Amino acid sequence: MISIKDLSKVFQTKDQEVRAVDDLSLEIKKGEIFGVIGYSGAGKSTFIRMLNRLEDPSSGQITMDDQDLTSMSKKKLRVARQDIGMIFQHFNLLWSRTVFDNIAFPLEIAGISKEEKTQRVNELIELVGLSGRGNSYPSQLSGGQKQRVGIARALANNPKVLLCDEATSALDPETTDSILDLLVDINEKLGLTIVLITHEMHVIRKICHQVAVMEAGKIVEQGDVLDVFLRPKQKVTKRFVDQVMGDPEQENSLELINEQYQKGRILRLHFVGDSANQAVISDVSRKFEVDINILHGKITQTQKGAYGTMFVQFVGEKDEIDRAIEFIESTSVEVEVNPSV
Ligand SMILES: Nc1ncnc2c1ncn2[C@@H]1O[C@H](COP(=O)(O)OP(=O)(O)OP(=O)(O)O)[C@@H](O)[C@H]1O
Repeated sequence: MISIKDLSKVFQTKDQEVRAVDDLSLEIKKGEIFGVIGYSGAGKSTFIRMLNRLEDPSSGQITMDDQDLTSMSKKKLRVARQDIGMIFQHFNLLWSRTVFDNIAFPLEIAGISKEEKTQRVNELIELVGLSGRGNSYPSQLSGGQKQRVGIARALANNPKVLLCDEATSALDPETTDSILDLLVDINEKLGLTIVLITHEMHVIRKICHQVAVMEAGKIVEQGDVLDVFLRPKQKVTKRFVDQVMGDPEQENSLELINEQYQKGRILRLHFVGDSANQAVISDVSRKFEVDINILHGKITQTQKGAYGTMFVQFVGEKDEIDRAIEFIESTSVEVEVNPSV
Protein backbone atom coordinates (compact mmCIF):
# COMPACT_ATOMS: atom_id res chain seq x y z
CA MET A 1 0.00 0.00 0.00
CA ILE A 2 2.79 2.45 0.94
CA SER A 3 6.11 1.90 -0.71
CA ILE A 4 9.07 4.03 0.31
CA LYS A 5 12.26 3.84 -1.73
CA ASP A 6 15.65 5.39 -0.95
CA LEU A 7 14.04 8.30 0.89
CA SER A 8 16.37 11.01 2.20
CA LYS A 9 16.00 14.42 3.76
CA VAL A 10 18.97 16.69 4.17
CA PHE A 11 18.64 19.93 6.13
CA GLN A 12 21.16 22.60 5.31
CA THR A 13 21.88 24.78 8.33
CA LYS A 14 24.35 27.68 8.46
CA ASP A 15 27.32 25.60 9.44
CA GLN A 16 26.40 22.03 8.64
CA GLU A 17 24.39 19.56 6.65
CA VAL A 18 22.02 17.31 8.68
CA ARG A 19 20.97 14.00 7.11
CA ALA A 20 17.72 13.61 9.12
CA VAL A 21 16.49 10.68 6.99
CA ASP A 22 19.14 8.69 5.19
CA ASP A 23 18.31 6.43 2.26
CA LEU A 24 15.31 4.78 3.90
CA SER A 25 13.25 2.04 2.22
CA LEU A 26 10.09 0.45 3.67
CA GLU A 27 6.95 -1.38 2.59
CA ILE A 28 3.77 -0.84 4.61
CA LYS A 29 0.85 -3.16 3.92
CA LYS A 30 -2.82 -2.22 3.78
CA GLY A 31 -4.65 -2.52 7.10
CA GLU A 32 -1.43 -2.78 9.10
CA ILE A 33 -0.49 -0.81 12.23
CA PHE A 34 3.12 0.02 11.49
CA GLY A 35 5.25 1.57 14.22
CA VAL A 36 8.55 3.40 13.83
CA ILE A 37 10.49 3.70 17.08
CA GLY A 38 13.64 5.63 17.82
CA TYR A 39 15.28 7.97 20.29
CA SER A 40 15.09 11.73 20.01
CA GLY A 41 16.88 12.98 16.91
CA ALA A 42 16.63 9.63 15.06
CA GLY A 43 14.63 11.29 12.26
CA LYS A 44 11.14 9.94 13.01
CA SER A 45 9.24 13.24 12.74
CA THR A 46 10.99 14.16 9.53
CA PHE A 47 10.16 10.72 8.14
CA ILE A 48 6.44 10.78 8.99
CA ARG A 49 6.04 14.39 7.81
CA MET A 50 7.38 13.36 4.41
CA LEU A 51 4.64 10.75 4.05
CA ASN A 52 2.06 13.47 3.45
CA ARG A 53 4.61 15.95 2.10
CA LEU A 54 4.39 18.33 5.07
CA GLU A 55 8.12 18.02 4.50
CA ASP A 56 9.50 17.66 0.98
CA PRO A 57 12.03 14.84 0.51
CA SER A 58 15.51 15.71 -0.77
CA SER A 59 15.48 12.48 -2.78
CA GLY A 60 13.70 9.15 -3.06
CA GLN A 61 10.17 8.05 -3.78
CA ILE A 62 6.93 7.51 -1.84
CA THR A 63 4.08 5.69 -3.56
CA MET A 64 0.69 5.19 -1.98
CA ASP A 65 -1.74 2.89 -3.79
CA ASP A 66 0.41 3.19 -6.93
CA GLN A 67 0.29 6.98 -6.87
CA ASP A 68 3.69 8.63 -6.75
CA LEU A 69 3.38 11.27 -4.01
CA THR A 70 6.86 12.60 -4.58
CA SER A 71 6.45 13.76 -8.16
CA MET A 72 2.85 14.99 -7.81
CA SER A 73 1.78 18.56 -8.68
CA LYS A 74 0.50 20.73 -5.80
CA LYS A 75 -3.06 20.45 -7.12
CA LYS A 76 -3.02 16.65 -7.31
CA LEU A 77 -1.32 16.48 -3.93
CA ARG A 78 -4.19 18.43 -2.32
CA VAL A 79 -6.60 15.71 -3.49
CA ALA A 80 -4.26 12.83 -2.56
CA ARG A 81 -3.85 14.29 0.95
CA GLN A 82 -7.53 13.71 1.63
CA ASP A 83 -6.63 10.02 1.81
CA ILE A 84 -4.08 10.70 4.54
CA GLY A 85 -5.21 11.84 8.00
CA MET A 86 -2.75 12.92 10.66
CA ILE A 87 -2.77 13.37 14.44
CA PHE A 88 -0.17 15.18 16.50
CA GLN A 89 1.42 15.09 19.94
CA HIS A 90 -0.06 18.48 20.88
CA PHE A 91 -3.36 17.87 19.11
CA ASN A 92 -3.19 21.03 16.87
CA LEU A 93 -6.85 21.90 17.48
CA LEU A 94 -8.43 25.27 16.69
CA TRP A 95 -8.99 26.73 20.14
CA SER A 96 -11.73 29.19 19.15
CA ARG A 97 -13.85 26.42 17.58
CA THR A 98 -16.04 23.89 19.37
CA VAL A 99 -15.45 20.14 19.16
CA PHE A 100 -18.11 19.95 16.44
CA ASP A 101 -16.57 22.77 14.41
CA ASN A 102 -13.04 21.37 14.76
CA ILE A 103 -14.17 18.06 13.32
CA ALA A 104 -16.22 19.85 10.63
CA PHE A 105 -13.23 21.91 9.48
CA PRO A 106 -11.79 19.47 6.89
CA LEU A 107 -15.32 18.81 5.59
CA GLU A 108 -15.84 22.53 5.04
CA ILE A 109 -12.60 22.69 3.06
CA ALA A 110 -13.78 19.71 0.99
CA GLY A 111 -16.99 21.67 0.24
CA ILE A 112 -19.49 19.17 1.65
CA SER A 113 -23.17 20.20 2.10
CA LYS A 114 -24.34 21.37 5.54
CA GLU A 115 -26.64 18.41 6.04
CA GLU A 116 -24.02 15.85 5.10
CA LYS A 117 -21.49 17.64 7.28
CA THR A 118 -23.74 17.53 10.37
CA GLN A 119 -24.43 13.85 9.88
CA ARG A 120 -20.79 12.96 9.36
CA VAL A 121 -19.56 14.99 12.34
CA ASN A 122 -22.13 13.41 14.63
CA GLU A 123 -21.08 9.94 13.45
CA LEU A 124 -17.43 10.77 14.15
CA ILE A 125 -18.21 12.20 17.59
CA GLU A 126 -19.85 8.91 18.47
CA LEU A 127 -17.07 6.81 16.94
CA VAL A 128 -14.40 8.46 19.11
CA GLY A 129 -16.54 8.34 22.28
CA LEU A 130 -17.30 12.05 22.67
CA SER A 131 -21.09 11.96 22.53
CA GLY A 132 -22.57 15.01 24.26
CA ARG A 133 -19.34 17.05 24.01
CA GLY A 134 -19.93 18.59 20.56
CA ASN A 135 -20.45 22.10 21.94
CA SER A 136 -17.42 22.07 24.26
CA TYR A 137 -14.28 24.05 23.47
CA PRO A 138 -10.87 22.34 23.47
CA SER A 139 -9.88 24.21 26.66
CA GLN A 140 -12.74 22.44 28.47
CA LEU A 141 -11.45 18.97 27.54
CA SER A 142 -8.88 16.61 29.06
CA GLY A 143 -5.79 15.66 27.04
CA GLY A 144 -7.32 12.34 26.06
CA GLN A 145 -10.53 14.00 24.91
CA LYS A 146 -8.53 16.55 22.87
CA GLN A 147 -6.76 13.70 21.11
CA ARG A 148 -10.14 12.08 20.40
CA VAL A 149 -11.15 15.30 18.65
CA GLY A 150 -7.86 15.15 16.73
CA ILE A 151 -8.63 11.58 15.66
CA ALA A 152 -12.21 12.42 14.61
CA ARG A 153 -10.95 15.39 12.58
CA ALA A 154 -8.28 13.22 10.93
CA LEU A 155 -10.94 10.67 9.94
CA ALA A 156 -13.46 13.21 8.60
CA ASN A 157 -12.67 12.65 4.92
CA ASN A 158 -12.53 8.85 5.19
CA PRO A 159 -8.77 8.58 4.74
CA LYS A 160 -7.05 5.31 3.85
CA VAL A 161 -4.05 6.07 6.05
CA LEU A 162 -3.72 7.63 9.48
CA LEU A 163 -0.34 9.09 10.44
CA CYS A 164 0.28 9.44 14.19
CA ASP A 165 3.12 11.73 15.26
CA GLU A 166 3.86 10.82 18.92
CA ALA A 167 0.09 10.93 19.46
CA THR A 168 0.18 9.71 23.06
CA SER A 169 3.43 11.25 24.27
CA ALA A 170 1.68 14.12 26.08
CA LEU A 171 -0.77 11.80 27.86
CA ASP A 172 -0.63 9.90 31.16
CA PRO A 173 -0.34 6.07 30.99
CA GLU A 174 -4.05 5.36 31.49
CA THR A 175 -5.17 7.90 28.91
CA THR A 176 -2.45 6.62 26.56
CA ASP A 177 -3.97 3.15 26.80
CA SER A 178 -7.50 4.39 26.07
CA ILE A 179 -6.28 6.27 22.97
CA LEU A 180 -4.31 3.21 21.83
CA ASP A 181 -7.45 1.07 22.28
CA LEU A 182 -9.35 3.58 20.14
CA LEU A 183 -6.69 3.37 17.40
CA VAL A 184 -6.96 -0.45 17.36
CA ASP A 185 -10.74 -0.16 17.23
CA ILE A 186 -10.57 2.19 14.24
CA ASN A 187 -7.97 0.00 12.52
CA GLU A 188 -10.25 -3.03 12.86
CA LYS A 189 -13.58 -1.32 12.16
CA LEU A 190 -12.48 0.77 9.21
CA GLY A 191 -9.58 -1.31 7.91
CA LEU A 192 -7.47 1.83 8.16
CA THR A 193 -3.70 1.58 7.70
CA ILE A 194 -1.95 3.31 10.62
CA VAL A 195 1.64 4.55 10.59
CA LEU A 196 2.89 5.83 13.93
CA ILE A 197 6.11 7.16 15.33
CA THR A 198 6.99 6.89 19.00
CA HIS A 199 9.86 6.66 21.45
CA GLU A 200 7.84 4.33 23.73
CA MET A 201 8.11 0.56 23.27
CA HIS A 202 4.85 0.20 25.22
CA VAL A 203 3.00 1.77 22.27
CA ILE A 204 4.62 -0.67 19.84
CA ARG A 205 3.93 -3.65 22.10
CA LYS A 206 0.31 -2.75 22.65
CA ILE A 207 -0.93 -2.00 19.16
CA CYS A 208 1.56 -2.51 16.34
CA HIS A 209 1.79 -5.44 13.95
CA GLN A 210 5.09 -4.38 12.41
CA VAL A 211 7.91 -2.31 13.83
CA ALA A 212 10.92 -0.52 12.38
CA VAL A 213 13.70 0.78 14.62
CA MET A 214 15.27 4.01 13.49
CA GLU A 215 18.70 5.38 14.38
CA ALA A 216 20.59 8.25 12.77
CA GLY A 217 18.12 8.53 9.90
CA LYS A 218 18.22 4.83 9.00
CA ILE A 219 16.08 1.79 9.72
CA VAL A 220 18.45 -0.50 11.63
CA GLU A 221 16.01 -3.33 12.34
CA GLN A 222 12.54 -4.23 11.19
CA GLY A 223 9.95 -6.99 11.37
CA ASP A 224 6.93 -8.55 12.95
CA VAL A 225 6.57 -7.09 16.47
CA LEU A 226 6.74 -10.50 18.12
CA ASP A 227 9.91 -11.52 16.23
CA VAL A 228 11.62 -8.28 17.13
CA PHE A 229 10.64 -8.72 20.79
CA LEU A 230 11.86 -12.29 20.75
CA ARG A 231 15.12 -11.81 18.90
CA PRO A 232 16.21 -8.17 19.01
CA LYS A 233 19.45 -7.93 17.05
CA GLN A 234 20.68 -4.39 17.45
CA LYS A 235 21.77 -2.82 20.74
CA VAL A 236 19.26 -0.01 20.33
CA THR A 237 16.43 -2.52 19.82
CA LYS A 238 17.46 -4.49 22.92
CA ARG A 239 17.27 -1.28 24.95
CA PHE A 240 13.75 -0.63 23.67
CA VAL A 241 12.63 -4.20 24.39
CA ASP A 242 14.06 -3.93 27.93
CA GLN A 243 11.87 -0.82 28.40
CA VAL A 244 8.80 -3.02 28.57
CA MET A 245 10.12 -6.46 29.48
CA GLY A 246 12.99 -5.80 31.83
CA ASP A 247 15.64 -8.48 31.72
CA PRO A 248 14.49 -11.36 33.97
CA GLU A 249 17.97 -12.84 34.13
CA GLN A 250 19.48 -9.61 35.31
CA GLU A 251 16.66 -8.65 37.63
CA ASN A 252 16.75 -11.87 39.54
CA SER A 253 19.96 -13.74 39.24
CA LEU A 254 19.61 -17.33 38.17
CA GLU A 255 22.39 -18.26 40.57
CA LEU A 256 20.18 -17.15 43.44
CA ILE A 257 17.26 -19.19 42.11
CA ASN A 258 19.45 -22.29 41.70
CA GLU A 259 20.80 -21.82 45.23
CA GLN A 260 17.43 -21.34 46.87
CA TYR A 261 15.52 -24.04 45.03
CA GLN A 262 17.62 -27.16 45.03
CA LYS A 263 14.87 -29.78 44.88
CA GLY A 264 13.54 -31.11 41.57
CA ARG A 265 14.28 -29.21 38.35
CA ILE A 266 14.44 -25.54 37.48
CA LEU A 267 13.02 -24.77 34.03
CA ARG A 268 13.05 -21.67 31.90
CA LEU A 269 9.90 -21.47 29.78
CA HIS A 270 9.79 -19.15 26.83
CA PHE A 271 6.35 -18.18 25.56
CA VAL A 272 6.23 -17.04 21.96
CA GLY A 273 2.92 -15.75 20.83
CA ASP A 274 0.73 -18.83 20.64
CA SER A 275 -2.28 -18.17 22.85
CA ALA A 276 -3.21 -21.89 22.81
CA ASN A 277 -0.17 -22.64 24.92
CA GLN A 278 -0.63 -20.02 27.59
CA ALA A 279 -2.34 -22.64 29.79
CA VAL A 280 0.66 -25.00 29.69
CA ILE A 281 1.34 -24.68 33.45
CA SER A 282 -2.19 -25.67 34.44
CA ASP A 283 -2.14 -28.46 31.81
CA VAL A 284 1.02 -29.89 33.37
CA SER A 285 -0.37 -29.75 36.90
CA ARG A 286 -3.53 -31.54 35.76
CA LYS A 287 -1.80 -34.23 33.70
CA PHE A 288 1.29 -35.02 35.80
CA GLU A 289 2.11 -35.71 39.43
CA VAL A 290 4.46 -32.76 39.83
CA ASP A 291 4.35 -29.75 42.13
CA ILE A 292 5.04 -26.51 40.34
CA ASN A 293 6.51 -23.41 41.92
CA ILE A 294 6.46 -20.26 39.82
CA LEU A 295 9.68 -18.45 40.70
CA HIS A 296 10.02 -15.46 38.46
CA GLY A 297 9.04 -14.14 35.08
CA LYS A 298 7.25 -11.71 32.89
CA ILE A 299 4.72 -12.39 30.17
CA THR A 300 3.42 -9.57 28.08
CA GLN A 301 0.75 -9.30 25.40
CA THR A 302 1.38 -7.99 21.89
CA GLN A 303 -1.03 -7.67 18.96
CA LYS A 304 0.37 -10.99 17.73
CA GLY A 305 0.00 -12.92 21.02
CA ALA A 306 1.83 -13.39 24.32
CA TYR A 307 5.56 -13.22 24.69
CA GLY A 308 7.85 -13.70 27.69
CA THR A 309 9.97 -15.84 29.96
CA MET A 310 9.05 -17.66 33.15
CA PHE A 311 11.20 -19.59 35.62
CA VAL A 312 9.50 -22.51 37.37
CA GLN A 313 10.51 -25.32 39.69
CA PHE A 314 9.16 -28.85 39.15
CA VAL A 315 9.24 -31.11 42.21
CA GLY A 316 8.30 -34.80 42.09
CA GLU A 317 9.49 -38.22 40.85
CA LYS A 318 12.26 -37.95 38.26
CA ASP A 319 10.37 -39.94 35.59
CA GLU A 320 7.22 -37.91 36.07
CA ILE A 321 9.17 -34.65 35.76
CA ASP A 322 10.80 -35.95 32.56
CA ARG A 323 7.38 -36.80 31.12
CA ALA A 324 6.07 -33.34 32.03
CA ILE A 325 9.06 -31.73 30.30
CA GLU A 326 8.48 -33.88 27.23
CA PHE A 327 4.88 -32.68 27.19
CA ILE A 328 5.94 -29.02 27.29
CA GLU A 329 8.43 -29.69 24.50
CA SER A 330 5.56 -30.90 22.34
CA THR A 331 3.93 -27.42 22.57
CA SER A 332 5.26 -24.17 21.11
CA VAL A 333 6.61 -23.16 24.53
CA GLU A 334 10.40 -23.40 24.47
CA VAL A 335 11.85 -25.09 27.52
CA GLU A 336 15.34 -25.09 28.96
CA VAL A 337 16.19 -27.42 31.86
CA ASN A 338 18.49 -26.18 34.64
CA PRO A 339 19.26 -22.98 32.74
CA SER A 340 22.57 -21.26 33.38
CA VAL A 341 23.15 -17.52 33.25
N1 LIG B 1 14.05 22.08 10.00
C1 LIG B 1 15.20 21.55 10.38
N2 LIG B 1 16.38 22.14 10.12
C2 LIG B 1 17.55 21.59 10.48
N3 LIG B 1 17.67 20.41 11.09
C3 LIG B 1 16.55 19.75 11.38
C4 LIG B 1 15.24 20.28 11.04
N4 LIG B 1 14.31 19.39 11.44
C5 LIG B 1 14.98 18.35 12.01
N5 LIG B 1 16.30 18.56 11.98
C6 LIG B 1 17.36 17.65 12.47
O1 LIG B 1 17.13 16.37 11.91
C7 LIG B 1 17.41 15.34 12.85
C8 LIG B 1 16.18 14.46 13.01
O2 LIG B 1 15.14 15.23 13.64
P1 LIG B 1 13.66 14.66 13.89
O3 LIG B 1 12.87 15.73 14.59
O4 LIG B 1 13.13 14.12 12.62
O5 LIG B 1 13.96 13.47 14.90
P2 LIG B 1 12.96 12.69 15.87
O6 LIG B 1 13.42 11.28 15.87
O7 LIG B 1 11.57 12.98 15.48
O8 LIG B 1 13.28 13.33 17.26
P3 LIG B 1 12.27 14.12 18.24
O9 LIG B 1 11.34 13.10 18.78
O10 LIG B 1 13.19 14.71 19.27
O11 LIG B 1 11.61 15.17 17.38
C9 LIG B 1 17.84 16.05 14.13
O12 LIG B 1 19.27 16.09 14.16
C10 LIG B 1 17.29 17.44 13.98
O13 LIG B 1 18.08 18.38 14.67
